[in-house]
Formats: sequence, C-alpha cells, structure tokens
Amino acid sequence: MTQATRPPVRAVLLDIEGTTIPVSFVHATLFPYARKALPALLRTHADDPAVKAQIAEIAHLAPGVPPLRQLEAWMDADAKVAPLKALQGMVWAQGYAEGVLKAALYPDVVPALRCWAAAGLSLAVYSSGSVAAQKLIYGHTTEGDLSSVFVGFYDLEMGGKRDAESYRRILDAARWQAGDVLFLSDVVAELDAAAAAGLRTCQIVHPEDGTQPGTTHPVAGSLAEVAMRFGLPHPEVA
Ligand SMILES: CSCCC(=O)C(=O)COP(=O)(O)O
Ligand SMILES: [Mg+2]
Repeated sequence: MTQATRPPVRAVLLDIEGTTIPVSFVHATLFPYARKALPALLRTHADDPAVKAQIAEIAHLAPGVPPLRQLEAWMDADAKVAPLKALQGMVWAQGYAEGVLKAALYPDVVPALRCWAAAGLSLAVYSSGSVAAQKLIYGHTTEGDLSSVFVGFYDLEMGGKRDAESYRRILDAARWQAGDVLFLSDVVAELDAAAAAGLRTCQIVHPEDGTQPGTTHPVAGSLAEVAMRFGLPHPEVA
C-alpha cells in the first residue's frame, strides 16, 4: 500500500531522546545531574517507600551487588533498566522544581505537537525514561508546559522498546488500531519492533546529534518533514 492509499494517521507515538529532545541534552545535562544526585537520594531517602521499592528491584535483578554500584554500572552502560529510570526521575524532580533543569526541545517540536493536538490527533509518549520523568520533561520546557498535548505516557512498564510485544501492549492500553498509529524514533531497532506490531514508522535523524539514517524506514529531519511525508497538518500553515 502506498502512502497515498493508506488510511490517515490518527495517532502519533513519540520517543523522547533523539526524537523530540536532543541526545546532547539527555547525555550532557540530565544524566550527569542524576549521576551526581543519586548517592544522596539513596543515603537520605532509603526508607521512602518509593525508593525502597526500587532498591528491592535492584537486589532482585543484581543479587548481592550494592545498589549504588549497580546503578553506576547501568549508567556507564546507558542501560534502559526500570529501577535506574525510576530513580533518575525522582532526582530530576528536584532539579526541575529548583529551576536548574529546563528541557530544550528540538526547535521543530513544539509547533508541530501543538498543531497536531489542535487538529485532533492523539499524541502519546513512549520512552525508557519513567512516566514521571516524561511528565517532568514536558512540564518544564523552555517553551512552557507542553504536557497537556499528550493523551498518554508509556515507559518500560510496557516492556522494552525493541520488543514488538511492548507496542501491542500500548495499542491495547490506548485502544488504538495499529494501522492508525505512527511511531517516531531515532533508533532503527525500536522502529523495527513497532513495525512488527503493525504500526507505521518514521526515523527522526539529526546528524548534528550523531543519529544515522537507516534504510528500512522513512526518514525525516524534523516533525515538519514528518507532517509532509504522512499527510499530517503542517505546523507552519496551520
Ligand atoms: C524521560 S526523559 C529521559 C530519557 C531517558 O532517561 C532515556 O533513557 C532516553 O530514553 P528514550 O527511550 O527516550 O530514548
Ligand atoms: Mg530515542
């Protein structure tokens, strides 16, 4: 089926890092902030039930390893592991609250998301970052609180982003039909998994951020280009 003969896109599911937010912001600002703040969180909030639950999960995944050492190993590897992502979200909350952290999205993102939401498209987030971290990031952008454009937020609770089953779980949770949904990500393995679940896909490529175009999915350098390729309302003319 060509693009012209396919049914219209009704929902857009968006990755965060490398898709709406520069990889450089995540790696040069968010991750170092969390690396520095996590030891104090574990020291001072070890009895907080939310922290305790994540420490228990670390012990389950890495028996016998001290929690902080395991977290550091995961951070070194940029591992997308739920307890790390949950604890990072907790320390980022303080950074956003104090105004130290503010999310600078790619410049094409805010106009496109506002335009698509206003036109009635359903927008949702799927990131390895926890749902709490997703809401913080979109609640504290340099262009204000963008969180209300999204109807759903999904994280590793749905499963890994390279597993087709995760996208099927999101379709069930959101009550979406696979063919109505366009998934945007910079990572080909995530797009492959989404396509295997029947979603439409487009790779977002920002060469200035080190992302490389693959050969198996449509490619766009901005959400405005996505709009053109997939017949979505165009942010500059909306
Ligand atoms: C929710 S913001 C921080 C993103 C993050 O922690 C991460 O690991 C990036 O994951 P993504 O799935 O958005 O590429
Ligand atoms: Mg990404």
